[in-house]
Amino acid sequence: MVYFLGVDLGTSAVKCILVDETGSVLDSQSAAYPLLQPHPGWAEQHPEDWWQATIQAIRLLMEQTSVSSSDVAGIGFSGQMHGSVFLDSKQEVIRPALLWCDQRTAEQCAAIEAAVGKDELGRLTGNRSLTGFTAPKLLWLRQHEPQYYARLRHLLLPKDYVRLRLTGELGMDMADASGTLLLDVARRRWSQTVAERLSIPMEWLPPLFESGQVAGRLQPEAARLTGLAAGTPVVAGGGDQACGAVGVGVVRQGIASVALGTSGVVFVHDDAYQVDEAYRLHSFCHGVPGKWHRMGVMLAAGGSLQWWKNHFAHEELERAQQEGLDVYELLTSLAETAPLGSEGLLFLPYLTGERTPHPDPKARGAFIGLNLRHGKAHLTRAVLEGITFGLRDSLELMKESGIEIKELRVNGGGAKSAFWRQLIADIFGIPVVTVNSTEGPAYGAAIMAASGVLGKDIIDICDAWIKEVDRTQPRLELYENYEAYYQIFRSLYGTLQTSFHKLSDLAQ
Ligand SMILES: Nc1ncnc2c1ncn2[C@@H]1O[C@H](COP(=O)(O)OP(=O)(O)O)[C@@H](O)[C@H]1O
Ligand SMILES: O=C(CO)[C@@H](O)[C@H](O)COP(=O)(O)O
Repeated sequence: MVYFLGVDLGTSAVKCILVDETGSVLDSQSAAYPLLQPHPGWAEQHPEDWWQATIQAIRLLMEQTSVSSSDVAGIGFSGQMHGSVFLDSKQEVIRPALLWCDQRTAEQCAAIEAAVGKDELGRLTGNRSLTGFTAPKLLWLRQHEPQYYARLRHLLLPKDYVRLRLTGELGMDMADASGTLLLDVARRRWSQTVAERLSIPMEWLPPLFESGQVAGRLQPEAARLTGLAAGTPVVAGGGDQACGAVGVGVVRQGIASVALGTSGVVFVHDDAYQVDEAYRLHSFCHGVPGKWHRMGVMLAAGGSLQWWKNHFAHEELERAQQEGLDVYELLTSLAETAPLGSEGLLFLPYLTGERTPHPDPKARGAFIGLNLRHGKAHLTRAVLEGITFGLRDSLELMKESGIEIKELRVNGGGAKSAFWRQLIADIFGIPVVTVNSTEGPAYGAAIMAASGVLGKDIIDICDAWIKEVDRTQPRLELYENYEAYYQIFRSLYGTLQTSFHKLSDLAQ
């Protein structure tokens, strides 16, 4: 039996899994690292922390499973997208990476649209200039830290840095590269025009690969540190959204995935390159070679629930600790005790600004409609409903683009909750399917490794490994009841936008 290692470099932790050649997961291990927030709206991490955590998690996984290193046939990577790893001529890290949820680059986004032209940028890259994307981070470095910019020679995304440490090779996959704003997404190659207009040297950009292509082999030192075998092939892998979608089998049109991680994403596969009118949805290369996808990204989905847990769930946190329970399960059970619509209460989940459908770093969160009857259960339910309404905004954009969705597959931490899966089915009016693979992006990364090493099509591996295990049907009456709440939710951002901006400026 041979095994494939899937590594998902998330925002809060790295998760590593070992999968056998029939698709069964042997074990998983994870290791966490801190998120640095040196100023309001900034989000950074030390690439060295990712490296140390990855070594630790792989080592532990190899020890716990007792799998022989020579039986690990390949390694695949998934990773948080858009983060900027700035390397000098010796491939050493210049400063901490700016992450996907960092909001400091509004000025640079405007500068990019002015330099390239908004329509031209959309035509060349398939996307708008958004604060989370990578190119604006480069411009920020040039403007604010010229001493570091002068040393810059290589640009990588988070997982590509860890792959570099393992293999000594620079590289990036098309799916993740799509989020840099430097890729010609339609043609799957770097956009020389965009790079030239932004004065970014093309030689700073790494070689591009399809997700299942072998991008390097494990070096002896990395093998010693991880407990793996030198020479093990490492495939390029993908951004975590493409890997998460592959991991639940979203490799054909008609099926969408909803990712409930720190961010929240509604994702559809496209057989051909497609863009939404005004680029309101992201158009990216998929992890399936020669295919694309569109997605809407909410910045604080699970992140909003995590905020609620950290600040307002002291009793649940204490109980979870004492009784060995999952604090999120306690919170979702509490939410279930409140009625639909949280008795007239809505939550806006724009805690770190927003991307889809409101690309606005100054958007803010809110509870609207509070009255004296509302208690913790109502507020907790409103948080979950508000996140789900926000995700429905992306679904509506997809419907407007003529995309037909018959089934949703949920992944990410929030997918564990049966209550949340039912909420999605009821608010979206579409069946939610759970599949046997619950490991999300790490599983997609393992599929990509198997594809590269065994020379098999990613779609064929998905068909062989991924099976439906549960189907949550939407309840029509509840869908109709939620509709009235959703229409009010939809109107609130526009009503509050000016106040959000003023409050955000006051808090700088
Ligand atoms: N049992 C659960 N019920 C509901 N939500 C959960 C549960 N477990 C985790 N979550 C949500 O999932 C989020 C973490 O998801 P994960 O996919 O691990 O995130 P990331 O990859 O961004 O680090 C948490 O912030 C929380 O909101
Ligand atoms: O910015 C995006 C996608 O465009 C995020 O999806 C990040 O890739 C990180 O997501 P998590 O998995 O940590 O929620």
